[in-house]
Amino acid sequence: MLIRERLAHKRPVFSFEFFPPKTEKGEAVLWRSLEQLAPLSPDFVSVTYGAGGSTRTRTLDIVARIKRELGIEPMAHLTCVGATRDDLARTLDQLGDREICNILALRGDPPKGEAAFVAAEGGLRHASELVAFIRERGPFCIGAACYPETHPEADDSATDLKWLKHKVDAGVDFLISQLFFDNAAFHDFSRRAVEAGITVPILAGVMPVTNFEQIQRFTQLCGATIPAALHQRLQGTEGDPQEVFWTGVSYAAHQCRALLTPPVGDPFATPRPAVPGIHFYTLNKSPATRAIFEILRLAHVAV
Ligand SMILES: NC(=O)C1=CN([C@@H]2O[C@H](COP(=O)(O)OP(=O)(O)OC[C@H]3O[C@@H](n4cnc5c(N)ncnc54)[C@H](O)[C@@H]3O)[C@@H](O)[C@H]2O)C=CC1
Ligand SMILES: Nc1nc(=O)c2c([nH]1)NC[C@@H]1CN(c3ccc(C(=O)N[C@@H](CCC(=O)O)C(=O)O)cc3)CN21
Repeated sequence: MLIRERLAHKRPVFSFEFFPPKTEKGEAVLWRSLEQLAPLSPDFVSVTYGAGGSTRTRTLDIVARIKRELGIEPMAHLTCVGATRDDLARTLDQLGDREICNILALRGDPPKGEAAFVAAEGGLRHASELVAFIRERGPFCIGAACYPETHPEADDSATDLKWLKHKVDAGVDFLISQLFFDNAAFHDFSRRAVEAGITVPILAGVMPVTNFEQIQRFTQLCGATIPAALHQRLQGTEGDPQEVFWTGVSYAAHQCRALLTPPVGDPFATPRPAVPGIHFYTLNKSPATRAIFEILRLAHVAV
């Protein structure tokens, strides 16, 4: 199933993101989480593509096994990091051989310890180049990333949006947003994207906070803001993991409910449509995402 076709017939879509584990224990955790999340019938699940050579074939193996054994539609992430055009062409052949037809095309983060992204010799510089490269090589459905609060390397939000339009025009079928905690930032970005002529669906990227220190580190890196109200609540948990978990879950559930059911009937409110879908960054764990689905179902939000 091509994700763009699912988006044409069913909205909202729901998807879960996983990463290839580095240890055998991590491997067991991933498959247990996948089994526990499968009953929520996600429209697709995605697997990230690590910077290290070893996790690359793992992405391929994991997506193939998800398709074969769980019958869930997978999406493989693919990045330009450390890869020549020949490497990328080979990976695309391998994906084609395994009948994996959905790809998230990314430039990729600089390897750990390096500040800036440097294109590999004979490789690609921007995600837009990867999108065009994939388009030439097969009937893939292509997703790409976007940044409601602007990519940290971009000079300003207008420049970032200009390059996003350029990337979408290279052949992107849908976008997945960087994680965010402020729905207003996402709605504002979606509106600006439409005004810039971007018409593909933009899925909202949501990550339930389960560890305060970790999320502070990551949001600093990726440029997402933690709203004062959430920050205060998390500070109040004083490192109690159960309290952090329920704070993160309630916040994300509330965020999803608002994204899926925009208020109606207020003639003064800026109109904003319901999001076309939500992509959950699971970090290979299942309890938070399962709890959010339970809450949304109890609140009669269609998931
Ligand atoms: N592994 C994952 O699941 C995800 C990873 N990311 C990471 O976020 C980072 C960015 O990746 P992408 O968004 O795919 O990269 P991108 O190439 O679309 O954009 C990266 C930066 O370059 C600028 N840019 C884009 N095209 C340009 C052009 N033609 N000329 C000049 N500047 C241009 C953008 O404004 C942005 O600041 C990476 O570090 C990526 O790995 C983001 C989301 C998900
Ligand atoms: N720039 C960027 N790179 C990414 O790889 C990426 C994004 N953005 N945004 C969307 C998702 C979110 N991703 C994330 C988000 C958080 C952690 C994180 O906090 N990792 C923990 C370790 C997690 C674990 O092993 O349990 C850490 O402490 O860094 C990692 C990847 C991966 N994706």
